[in-house]
Amino acid sequence: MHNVTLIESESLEKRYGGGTLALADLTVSIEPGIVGLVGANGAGKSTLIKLALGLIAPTAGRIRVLGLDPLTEVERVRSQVGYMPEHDCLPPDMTAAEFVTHMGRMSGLPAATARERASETLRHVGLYEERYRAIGGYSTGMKQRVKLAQALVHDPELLLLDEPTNGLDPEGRQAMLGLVQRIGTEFGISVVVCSHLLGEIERICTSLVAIEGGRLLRSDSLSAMTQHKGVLAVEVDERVEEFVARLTAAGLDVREQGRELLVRFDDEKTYDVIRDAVVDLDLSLHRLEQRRHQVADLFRDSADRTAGSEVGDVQHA
Ligand SMILES: Nc1ncnc2c1ncn2[C@@H]1O[C@H](COP(=O)(O)OP(=O)(O)OP(=O)(O)O)[C@@H](O)[C@H]1O
Repeated sequence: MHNVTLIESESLEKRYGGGTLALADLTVSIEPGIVGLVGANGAGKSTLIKLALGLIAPTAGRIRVLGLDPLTEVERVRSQVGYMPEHDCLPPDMTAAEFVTHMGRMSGLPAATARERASETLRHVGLYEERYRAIGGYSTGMKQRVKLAQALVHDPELLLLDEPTNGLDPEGRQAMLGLVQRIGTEFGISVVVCSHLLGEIERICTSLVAIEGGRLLRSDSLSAMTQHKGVLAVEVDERVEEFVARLTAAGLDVREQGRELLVRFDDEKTYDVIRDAVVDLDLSLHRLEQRRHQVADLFRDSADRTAGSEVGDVQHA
């Protein structure tokens, strides 16, 4: 993989004709790897991808993809970036081989090379045997694979995938995620993959970028996100508010989740503070256990700190 920043934006804003502010003041730098772009439906993921491709123009700020300006360096962006759109855009009467060859030609490949690359790419996505059948007769899973193949045909440096597991059953989702992971690791192509399913996507990503309401919530590598020691799940049976106030006053980071309190665990002193509070308030402690820090918790933490925003709509697979 190359070391150039995949997508870089500065105070990026996109307001659509009807007045919807889809992205607001978004400054982010997405480094090479397999990057999950996560956020609830309507968060602005597709808008960011379309801006990166130059399909739409920002209303303020700037964006670069692989260091290129998508609005003025159109040809170079088209030859170096592959795009798999979210919705079905396939011609039902064409065969997969014809369509993928055509898309290769559109990205600048000579005819013979486009044909060869189309066969090769359809083999990679597991459609080699079926490549001379009309796409209209394909299952949803096969159509998703054709969309992936057309994005790969010109051997791009960067692949932008918009919800690639949409419409697939659990088995199909796993297969598609496996393919995406292989593209990133074996072919050395950087991938930015949009998803509203954080739990699903975090398994294959090297870093995550979370957006909510068009704003950046968090952007970090997976390893940095899971570096924290974890969280303690604590449960007491009464005077919960008093208990929370006491822990918070002692400097602990406490979040209520149903009957449980999730306390950020930094060092052994965290245990002491909890035990002292339990004794002083004469509470009975139902539970005190350490949990692995889940990526979803970290996003919720960020959301809590970002006034007025919630990442609660991001679903966990
Ligand atoms: N062409 C458009 N005209 C007007 N509003 C739009 C347009 N495209 C998107 N929007 C609005 O902009 C906001 C962001 O949409 P976007 O499609 O970028 O979100 P998303 O995170 O990709 O969600 P989804 O997965 O549902 O597409 C939404 O409120 C959406 O309704």
